Amino acid sequence: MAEQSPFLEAVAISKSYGGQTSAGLKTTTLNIAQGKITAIIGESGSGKSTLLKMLYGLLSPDAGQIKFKGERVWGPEEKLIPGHDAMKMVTQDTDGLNLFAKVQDNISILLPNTNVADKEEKTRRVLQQLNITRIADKQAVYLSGGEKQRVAIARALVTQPEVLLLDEPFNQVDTSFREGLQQDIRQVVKETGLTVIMVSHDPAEVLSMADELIVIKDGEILETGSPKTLYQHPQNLYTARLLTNCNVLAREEAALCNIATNKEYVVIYPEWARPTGSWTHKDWTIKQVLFKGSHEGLVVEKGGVLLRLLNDQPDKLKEGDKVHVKVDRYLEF
Ligand SMILES: Nc1ncnc2c1ncn2[C@@H]1O[C@H](COP(=O)(O)OP(=O)(O)OP(=O)(O)O)[C@@H](O)[C@H]1O
Repeated sequence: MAEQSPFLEAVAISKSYGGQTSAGLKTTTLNIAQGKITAIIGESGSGKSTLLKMLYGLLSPDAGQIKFKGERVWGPEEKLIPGHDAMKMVTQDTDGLNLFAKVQDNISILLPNTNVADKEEKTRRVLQQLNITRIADKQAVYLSGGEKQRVAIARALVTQPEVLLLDEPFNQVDTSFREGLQQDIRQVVKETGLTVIMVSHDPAEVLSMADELIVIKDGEILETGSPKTLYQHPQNLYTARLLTNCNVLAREEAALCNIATNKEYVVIYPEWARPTGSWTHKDWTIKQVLFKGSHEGLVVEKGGVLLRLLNDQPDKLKEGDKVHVKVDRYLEF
């Protein structure tokens, strides 16, 4: 039996801007899994958007090829309307909306008039999927930022693309709205088999939304894996820092936590260490107690070293208290 082509792949692609060898993307090969959410994460300027634009065909690689189901994805100079027809991209920018048209018309206008019943049905379905049926008759000018973002995604999905590319589209949206939208997109992926590739700066977002992460540093893929694997067992300090606000201690600072290492750094996630007030040897001082709702954030200090911890038994400790700190787990780099 003939081997099936990968769904979407980058084969040894690279891109440099204006002859600068440092900016852009170094030689990269990767596969994007069909029907999954893949998140590209990395520091600002690491090359995330460059990769996303090349996957979509908005930017041509200097070398190598992007292939969608075995066929080369054409670059912007080769197509009248840049971007692969089976893909749609949504950014923070919702400028494509006609502010004076109703939400449903903003969506249905993207479908051909050849089959009116089909057009209505597809519009109805996408309004439902994005939870915006109740604002279908509202003029876009009256929408909140979050609603506009939902409409932008509905517009991208109504033509039933196989791939949805999201370049930080939730940035302008507040946290509660954001979580709802993330859940709805996950549901669409589950129901329709849509493939999503997203770029995000928000660790909580990529951890809860993505099936697969691609970590980019200085234009190179550093590591890939599931959110759980990369969170629990990152191979690089860079990855740990992207995914969590962790404590990074130099070797001599780690010794203060009774950790002996021959590596350069020790990383302790806040949830991996806890105060134990009952111990006799209380050598850490609580510097700050931060109310976080269901739990408390603590900042403790010893010998000039500060550690951030999570305390799931709030209201027991106060600033100035002495505690013993028990470190359950740490990583070495
Ligand atoms: N059109 C361009 N001309 C010149 N340099 C560019 C261009 N686009 C991007 N770059 C440079 O290429 C590098 C990667 O940019 P890219 O936008 O892909 O990074 P990013 O990881 O998406 O960053 P951010 O998170 O800040 O959006 C950066 O150094 C950027 O300044």
